[in-house]
Amino acid sequence: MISFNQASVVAHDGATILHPVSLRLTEQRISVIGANGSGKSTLARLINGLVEPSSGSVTVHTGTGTGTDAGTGTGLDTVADGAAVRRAVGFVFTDPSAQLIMPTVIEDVELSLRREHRDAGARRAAALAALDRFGLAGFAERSVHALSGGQQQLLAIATVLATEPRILITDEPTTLLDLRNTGIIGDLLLSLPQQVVIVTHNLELAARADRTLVVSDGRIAFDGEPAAAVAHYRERVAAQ
Ligand SMILES: Nc1ncnc2c1ncn2[C@@H]1O[C@H](COP(=O)(O)OP(=O)(O)OP(=O)(O)O)[C@@H](O)[C@H]1O
Repeated sequence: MISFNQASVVAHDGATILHPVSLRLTEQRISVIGANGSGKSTLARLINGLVEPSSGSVTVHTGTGTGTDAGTGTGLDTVADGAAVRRAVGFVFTDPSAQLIMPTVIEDVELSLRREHRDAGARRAAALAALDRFGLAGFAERSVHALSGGQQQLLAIATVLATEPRILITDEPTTLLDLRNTGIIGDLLLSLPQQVVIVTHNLELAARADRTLVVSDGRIAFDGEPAAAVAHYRERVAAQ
């Protein structure tokens, strides 16, 4: 579960990027839609502490009983428990090249597993298993740059999921993908056991979530059933 408690984000120049928002996100699959620059990425980045709230707080409830969550049931605070939150909440960026930095595919997965597996042999075995799960084991020794866009996005998701986060946040995961890979990545994200937050301009994908937030001018303009949220967003755009 993810809680926004009157969380706001104000830029250095004093401009409000996100007005105070309170939300309890308990559904397994949440989509976030809205215009360019409306504040979707900022909302998503608050969840794993990539952006810190200027006021209020954001907490994630992992059920693991660590950090401030221990005994209190109040959840991990994205600022006070930053390290634990980043372990619990995986983040996949739009552009896989932003997070795939090692020479080969397997080395990228191994890098993300460095905390989980100190032993090199165990780390390699776990990395291979993670690649295998996504049909990428055959690419293990390849350069990341020799993968297609869809394969790179799959790999980016695989490297994050290898660490078994409790929550996965994806910021426009299908933007760079063709129709087929959009379908593959969408099906994958929607079938994960984790709680998943998908920021997307793909309204078909957004409509397959359990709950959809429409962000507009730094506020939640609609929060509810996905088909109704998409209709609300379309009406909003048509009215402009
Ligand atoms: N660090 C920052 N300092 C100043 N302004 C910022 C900062 N980060 C984001 N903004 C501004 O806040 C607004 C919201 O940005 P955000 O990236 O959250 O939008 P978005 O809805 O994800 O947009 P897109 O769909 O284009 O990715 C934009 O106007 C952006 O320029």
